[in-house]
Amino acid sequence: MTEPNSRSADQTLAHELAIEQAHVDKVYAQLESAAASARQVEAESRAKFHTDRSDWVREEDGTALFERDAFAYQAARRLAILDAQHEGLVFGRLDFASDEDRYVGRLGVRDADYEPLVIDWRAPAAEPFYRATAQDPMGVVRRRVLRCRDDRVIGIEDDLLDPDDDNNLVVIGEGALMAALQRARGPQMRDIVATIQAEQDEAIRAPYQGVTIISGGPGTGKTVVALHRAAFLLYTHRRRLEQGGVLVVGPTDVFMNYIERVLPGLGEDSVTLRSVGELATDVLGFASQSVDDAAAAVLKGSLRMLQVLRRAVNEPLTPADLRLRVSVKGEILTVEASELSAIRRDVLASHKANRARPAVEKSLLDALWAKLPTDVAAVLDLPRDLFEEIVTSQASWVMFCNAWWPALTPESVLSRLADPAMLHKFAHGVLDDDEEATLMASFEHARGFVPDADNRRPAWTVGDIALLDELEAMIGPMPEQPETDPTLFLADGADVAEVVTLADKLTTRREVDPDDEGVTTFSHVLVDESQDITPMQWRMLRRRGPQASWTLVGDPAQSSYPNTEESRRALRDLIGKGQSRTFRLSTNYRSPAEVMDLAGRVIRSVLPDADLPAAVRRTGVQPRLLSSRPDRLGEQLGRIVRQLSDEVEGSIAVVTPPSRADAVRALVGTMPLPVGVSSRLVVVTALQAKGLEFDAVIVLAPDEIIAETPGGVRVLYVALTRPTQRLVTLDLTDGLPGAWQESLESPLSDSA
Ligand SMILES: Nc1ncnc2c1ncn2[C@@H]1O[C@H](COP(=O)(O)OP(=O)(O)OP(=O)(O)O)[C@@H](O)[C@H]1O
Repeated sequence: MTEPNSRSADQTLAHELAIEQAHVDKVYAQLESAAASARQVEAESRAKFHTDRSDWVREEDGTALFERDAFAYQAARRLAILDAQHEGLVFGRLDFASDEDRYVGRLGVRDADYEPLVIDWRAPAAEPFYRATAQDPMGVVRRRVLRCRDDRVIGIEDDLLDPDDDNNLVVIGEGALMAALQRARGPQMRDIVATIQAEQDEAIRAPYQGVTIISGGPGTGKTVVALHRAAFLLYTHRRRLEQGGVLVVGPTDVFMNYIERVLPGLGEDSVTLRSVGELATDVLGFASQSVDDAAAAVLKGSLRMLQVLRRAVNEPLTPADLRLRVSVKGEILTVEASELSAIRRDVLASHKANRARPAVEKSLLDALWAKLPTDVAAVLDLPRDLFEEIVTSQASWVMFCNAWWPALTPESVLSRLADPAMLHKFAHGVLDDDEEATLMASFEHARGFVPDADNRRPAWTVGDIALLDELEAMIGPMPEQPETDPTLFLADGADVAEVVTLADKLTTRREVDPDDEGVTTFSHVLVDESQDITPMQWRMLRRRGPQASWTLVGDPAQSSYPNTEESRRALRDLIGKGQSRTFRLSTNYRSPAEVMDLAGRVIRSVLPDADLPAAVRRTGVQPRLLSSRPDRLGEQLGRIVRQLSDEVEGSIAVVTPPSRADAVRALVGTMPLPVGVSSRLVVVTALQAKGLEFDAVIVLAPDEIIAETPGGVRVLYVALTRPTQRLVTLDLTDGLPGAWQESLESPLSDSA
């Protein structure tokens, strides 16, 4: 630290704080007056606009006023969005060798002469704040991070980029990054706008077009970088992206809640956040957060389901021997079951089921017309249009069409898979017996499903949502006015009451745009934890961004989906031949080296080439590996939580195998804990812990996490890499180490 000799360190700091405070005051004053003038201009032009609507010259006046003050107006708008909890509107200052200084902040502010007081962090002029290094200082001699509370500057951290510079710059603090990383974690993620690192900045500012892939191990900032990228893209391509929409997709609703404050903290409120289970709400009208067991989740994610679904759509709801019979002027005309099958095949080859009713009726009428003997037609002198009128006005025709070609919903089709005989037929040659049994068990909740007026529905899982969305795309939206004639058609004595009821009782009707089939699409889609997107989910995602550019963020070593080859293929399809670029983030900002070392050994035992990031700090405390008898779990867990609550200031998580989550929640609810600890304590399953972080983490029953989750060891790796300070593992193996600890013998060739 360099200090002018005549001043103490405290005086130097006070002096520098006063300088920065003066600038920050100026920014707030200017912003206030800009906001007031924006409000006034808006009110004035609105008044003009209202009093004389037909006067086009006046109207242009109004627009010009808006344009002139657009900057103030935008600044006022973004200020209103900025989260109240943000840590300072102005957070950085650059001093250049050329004597220029430049302030960087969450939004751009200009003074009355239009000179910049603060530059938006996303503007090209702010780039050196993140990119300048001692090797390539980009003309910068000092980078200063200002720490603010509301509008008060309370701290300064400096970075001298050119130690030989003779500007006698004062240098204060020991680095903003370390200060930021040491802070206790709360329930929600914060932005990192003041401390973005150079390799992260490159990924944030990468071009908009094509596919941008951001990879890196746990804690390297992939999520937070993706969110800053969303804000950057909106700033740089505002018109296109505000109109076309930006979608951020993450694994669970818990995760979406965790990240939801980051974008408002950056002054952006126009991004849509959705968990994978919420992606098809636009067409289905509902979402899911519940998950299947490992085996079912894998099956439902596989592209093999496409054929099973296609067969379920194509299978008629009526008995196989059903025939169509009508009487025309005393002639009985019959279309046989085999002919009906051919018609069904032909129509479905070129139409979606819910769109095909007119084509179906035309083909049936063609078939009936062809059955009319020519001599009879001649005698009757029956033109085609009159023939059609006679046929279509018969009750048996209407009943037949309603039964044979009812309007379908994705739910009614998918619940057919809950019928063992049906599933067996649809899965023939696609799934083996075990897979069929797995799928059967997972759909048991949907057996006998009939939509009712209360909109009760089966307990669909996140895996089912992609299947339902696929079905919606296959069958098309419900026709606007579906046939609702409840009359039953009894073919040759067969009772089809149930199926007709199923078709006719459908109550869920949505307004759909026939062009886009009700799907909400986006211009840019950012997918976090993209390694977990199953091939079926990729298809669901692509329907939300048929023309989109993409940012895909992930780490294969943390994947829950075991069929990595199928996933890779789905991703290759997405990228196609278009532009793509990859960024690798190499530093773990979350977990201490001691934790990363342990987690690294675990993952390398199954994935020798897992990308292990280097941890940026050490705590000097090794993870504690404990074991308990299952019947002493409550007692043991209580003791560990109490100890951790003394050791860390912020959040504590118990990460459990799925089967134990409810029991552990109940246990924790009755645990005697010191005041204030229960609000810092959460219980999450290993899958729910994806993407989250906590100051202290207790990983419960690691062997069970491996056994119960689709990704096995990779999911345990996720759990082990959640803490920012302390890690405790608790085996429930009667005081012995769990089997997972054998992996700790693995060499860690690439030190973490
Ligand atoms: N440049 C930075 N400055 C300050 N904190 C940072 C920086 N980069 C990352 N972090 C912090 O590191 C932690 C991990 O970031 P993040 O959750 O985005 O990582 P990730 O790569 O998505 O992790 P995972 O794959 O394990 O879910 C967060 O607390 C984040 O705020």
